[in-house]
Amino acid sequence: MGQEGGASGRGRCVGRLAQAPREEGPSSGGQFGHPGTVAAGMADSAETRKLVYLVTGGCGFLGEHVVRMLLQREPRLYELRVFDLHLGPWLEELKTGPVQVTAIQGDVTQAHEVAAAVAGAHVVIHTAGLVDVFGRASPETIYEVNVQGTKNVIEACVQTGTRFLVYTSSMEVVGPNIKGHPFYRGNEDTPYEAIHRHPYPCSKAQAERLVLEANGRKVHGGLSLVTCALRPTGIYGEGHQIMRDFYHQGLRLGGRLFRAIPASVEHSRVYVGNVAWMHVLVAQELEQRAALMGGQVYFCYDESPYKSYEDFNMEFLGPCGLRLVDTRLLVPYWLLMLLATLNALLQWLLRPLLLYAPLLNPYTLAVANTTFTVSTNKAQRHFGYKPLFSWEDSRTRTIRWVQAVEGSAP
Ligand SMILES: NC(=O)c1ccc[n+]([C@@H]2O[C@H](COP(=O)([O-])OP(=O)(O)OC[C@H]3O[C@@H](n4cnc5c(N)ncnc54)[C@H](O)[C@@H]3O)[C@@H](O)[C@H]2O)c1
Ligand SMILES: CC(C)CCC[C@@H](C)[C@H]1CC[C@H]2[C@@H]3[C@H](O)C=C4C[C@@H](O)CC[C@]4(C)[C@H]3CC[C@]12C
Repeated sequence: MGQEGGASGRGRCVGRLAQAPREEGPSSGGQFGHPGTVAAGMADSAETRKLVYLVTGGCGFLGEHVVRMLLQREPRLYELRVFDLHLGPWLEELKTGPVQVTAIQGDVTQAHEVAAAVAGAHVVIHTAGLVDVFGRASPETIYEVNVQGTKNVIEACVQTGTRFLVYTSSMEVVGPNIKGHPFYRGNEDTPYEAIHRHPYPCSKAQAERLVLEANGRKVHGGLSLVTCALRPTGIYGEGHQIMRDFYHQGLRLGGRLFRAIPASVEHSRVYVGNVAWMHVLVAQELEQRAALMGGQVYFCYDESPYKSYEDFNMEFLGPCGLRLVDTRLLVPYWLLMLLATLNALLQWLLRPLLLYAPLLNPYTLAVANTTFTVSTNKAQRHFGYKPLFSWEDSRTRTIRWVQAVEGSAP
């Protein structure tokens, strides 16, 4: 797909018709089992443990689930390197198992730190990024981390001979676009005018393009780099900070949240455990299916229902005691836009003094108010992906997490 932004990422990201590379190779269904089970079927013995993985952003919301999923589902793992700006204390508990877990405190914007972490790795799963649509970081910083950081990862793979790179992209590479066009039950090949102006989607689109274009480059040693990009929609699950923010907001408002978005505006959401599983499965299959998977993008999906962002959150916050009050008649969209604009103005005025970054701003309101739903099975056709966690299981796990972290368990 085409996305050109200004060199700094500040420029307007002008897109073309967003289409993923046309699918190549045979699309086949039943011949794939859960390829992960093939690896899992191997005897868990020392001689099978020979792979070195690096997970950048491994202490983040998604990254931690990827780290834990690798330890559970990749029996060939010899060393797991967890690279992050901020290392989590929970990493210590992982160091008692058969896999060598190496915590690396580092910055993806520093090429030498990335090269040192990548050297000797067989696979890199690059999740590190600044997920900022609230104005917390400057456009320059978002570009530095998300684009330059990704360039550093790619170049480190080329220089050190690492052949397999899985990149965590985002649905926002596609949309919603600045015109508010809905993306309704779309897939990786659905034509859509991907035009962005916000630094975050611009940076993700530029980084994804760099990763896909790097597919096939010769790495040190003469073999080819094999890359692919995964596009999660809104991820939810244990560790989702925004869900926690909504819960706290509801508690402050006497157990109520006020609907701002019509229930008819549907979003695709995906459980973090299934996103982690897709990352692990892609990494396991990328070598055998390089011709089919190399340079491809895959939406992350599971059985989570299509709902408005607020209604979906209530699947978890309702059982935790909150209720959603329909105030759309009281708070028309124009008033919401005014409030969002005032928030953006306040953020700008207060920036020299303090960081004011509320959930509601013109960008988040526009995204929340635009239907974006995905319907695809490309990941299943290409590498046998099936969700590891059902909707019921994903919902129960998320509810338990909200209840546990907020002490609201019955
Ligand atoms: N959360 C979602 O709904 C969602 C949806 C689609 C895609 N994604 C993508 O998934 C990835 C992970 O997102 P997340 O929600 O887990 O965010 P997160 O902020 O929880 O995790 C990002 C991790 O990257 C690390 N990081 C940030 N800057 C770094 C730097 N300069 N050097 C090294 N590490 C750095 C952070 O410390 C953090 O641990 C991101 O690339 C994001 O764009 C997230
Ligand atoms: C009316 C407002 C208060 C509603 C606010 C909701 C808002 C914070 C939510 C709505 C949609 C959410 C984004 C969407 O799930 C997809 C992504 C892409 C992913 O790469 C990063 C997170 C992000 C931007 C979600 C952020 C929170 C949003 C904007």
